[in-house]
Amino acid sequence: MNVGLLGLQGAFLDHIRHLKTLNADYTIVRDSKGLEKIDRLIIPGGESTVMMKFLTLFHMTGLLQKRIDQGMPVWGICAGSILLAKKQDNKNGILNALEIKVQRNAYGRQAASEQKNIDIPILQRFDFPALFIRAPRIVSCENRVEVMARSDNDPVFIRQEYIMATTFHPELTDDPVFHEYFLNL
Ligand SMILES: NC(=O)CC[C@H](N)C(=O)O
Repeated sequence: MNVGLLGLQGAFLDHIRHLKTLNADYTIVRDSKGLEKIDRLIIPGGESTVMMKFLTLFHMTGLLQKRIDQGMPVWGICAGSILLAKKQDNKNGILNALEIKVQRNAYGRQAASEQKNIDIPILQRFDFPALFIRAPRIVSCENRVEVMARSDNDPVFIRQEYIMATTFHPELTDDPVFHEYFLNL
């Protein structure tokens, strides 16, 4: 299995140690050719506006949408979940893959970033240290979306069949459990 790490911008390198722990092969994806070689893709946290510009500049958006439509598993982290969303702040989303509406930077500025301990029964993790860094809020989810974990009642880990999203950054903890879950999607 070849896991793609979208490497246009943001926190993609932090995933590598977890993939290594799980003995998964990975490729850093920076163009359409890279998108063709992978079996699944991690869209990292970072700055969604910048990633969106690069996806457009490198003519990757259409192919990425197509691969997702055809069933390639994807995990969006924070900015990645914004890119995957169908609606973002009342506009149409970029990849239009996840049936959610998100509000960017809904919890405040960088300084308001924080760790919250959350329960994730499906992963058998309780009081998991979830790191929120200028996270989006998932404002609404349509029927196909399963909420796997919440923080203060907001969905923060969701899954829609083979697409998952976390509005926090599991790659910044030492626990590879989210990566393991993603590899089994
Ligand atoms: N940690 C993150 O990915 C931050 C997301 C960023 N605030 C955005 O709107 O794209």
